[in-house]
Amino acid sequence: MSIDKKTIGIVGARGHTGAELIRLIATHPALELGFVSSRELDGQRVAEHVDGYAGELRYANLDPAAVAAQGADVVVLALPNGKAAPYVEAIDAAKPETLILDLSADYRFNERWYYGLPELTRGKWRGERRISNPGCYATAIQLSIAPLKDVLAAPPVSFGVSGYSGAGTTPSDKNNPEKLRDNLMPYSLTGHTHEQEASRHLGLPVEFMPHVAPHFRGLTVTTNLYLVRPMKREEILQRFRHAYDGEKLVKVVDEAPWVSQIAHRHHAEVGGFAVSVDGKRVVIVATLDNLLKGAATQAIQNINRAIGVDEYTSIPLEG
Ligand SMILES: NC(=O)C1=CN([C@@H]2O[C@H](COP(=O)(O)OP(=O)(O)OC[C@H]3O[C@@H](n4cnc5c(N)ncnc54)[C@H](OP(=O)(O)O)[C@@H]3O)[C@@H](O)[C@H]2O)C=CC1
Ligand SMILES: CC(=O)N[C@@H](CCC(=O)OP(=O)(O)O)C(=O)O
Repeated sequence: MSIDKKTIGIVGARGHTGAELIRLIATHPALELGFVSSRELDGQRVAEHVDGYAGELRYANLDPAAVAAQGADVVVLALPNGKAAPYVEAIDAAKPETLILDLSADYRFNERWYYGLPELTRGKWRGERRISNPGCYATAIQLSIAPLKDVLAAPPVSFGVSGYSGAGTTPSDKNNPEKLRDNLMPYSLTGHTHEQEASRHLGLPVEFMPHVAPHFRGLTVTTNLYLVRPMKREEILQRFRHAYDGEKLVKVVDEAPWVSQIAHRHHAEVGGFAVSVDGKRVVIVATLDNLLKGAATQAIQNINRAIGVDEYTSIPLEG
């Protein structure tokens, strides 16, 4: 029996996350890539830029009206922050039933959009056709804190270190390999969007200090949590094992995970669980590939659920 495929288009397909999405869609049994938009690569064959894609599709430079005119069933917006609204408005006007998934921060604070971090918000989806995909650090922060929300004595403090693919392709100090060589670059040390995002969706204040490092992909978030009562490591570990029991894309591990081992993999790892002598402080370490569980893989999880197929369709799973 052949599956009735949905057409999907990507706006901002030249970028790092766009390329990962193209790879995941190429092997998807229920999605067919209808268009990929890029101004810079207009007219060029996708197969020349993305390994893992062998079709004939070419990039096209599509403005919001042209994107809406494609009439795709699903549209992914993979644009820099602040650019999504004209595309959403054009699709709202032309074909409002379109499933729109936005990878940027633009709708993460909008009540009308479903915030899709499946392991934590799956139960809140009410059939929305507008999905906001979480930020990469914000995903790691929330996965590290959620199972201990009810026993926190103070705002958690998260120290983040990302590979420079997190800074996108628009040239800046944060994706300049020369400036990053032998370096660790702190930035947005208070008030980063992901600090606000994680605080809002966890429902408690989080303090976050991001840094960018010379590696290309993968991030580490190390979180310090003060507890209202002394807890044993085993009790904390049990909470995490219970919270993520059966989750295929969140692995609870004993040791603190290493970022070098998470690149190109689709899941997040949460581990460490170093408890202080008095039992009232625990440090938790999370890693994920910012382009996968931090972006494209999470987007595919959300799209799969919204089109009614198994959440993990086309996502390579490890044992
Ligand atoms: N990189 C990451 O780790 C993560 C990224 N995100 C979010 O996903 C989104 C995409 O990120 P990423 O792939 O890294 O970004 P990139 O900078 O790599 O790509 C941005 C894309 O947008 C297009 N673009 C840029 N400016 C405009 C514009 N003014 N109008 C139309 N198109 C434009 C570019 O193509 P062209 O210039 O050819 O048109 C390019 O395809 C961002 O919002 C980012 O915050 C979320 C989680 C993780
Ligand atoms: C290293 C680096 O610059 N990382 C990006 C975060 C990744 C990202 O793209 O997040 P949003 O989707 O919320 O924009 C940053 O700090 O802005």
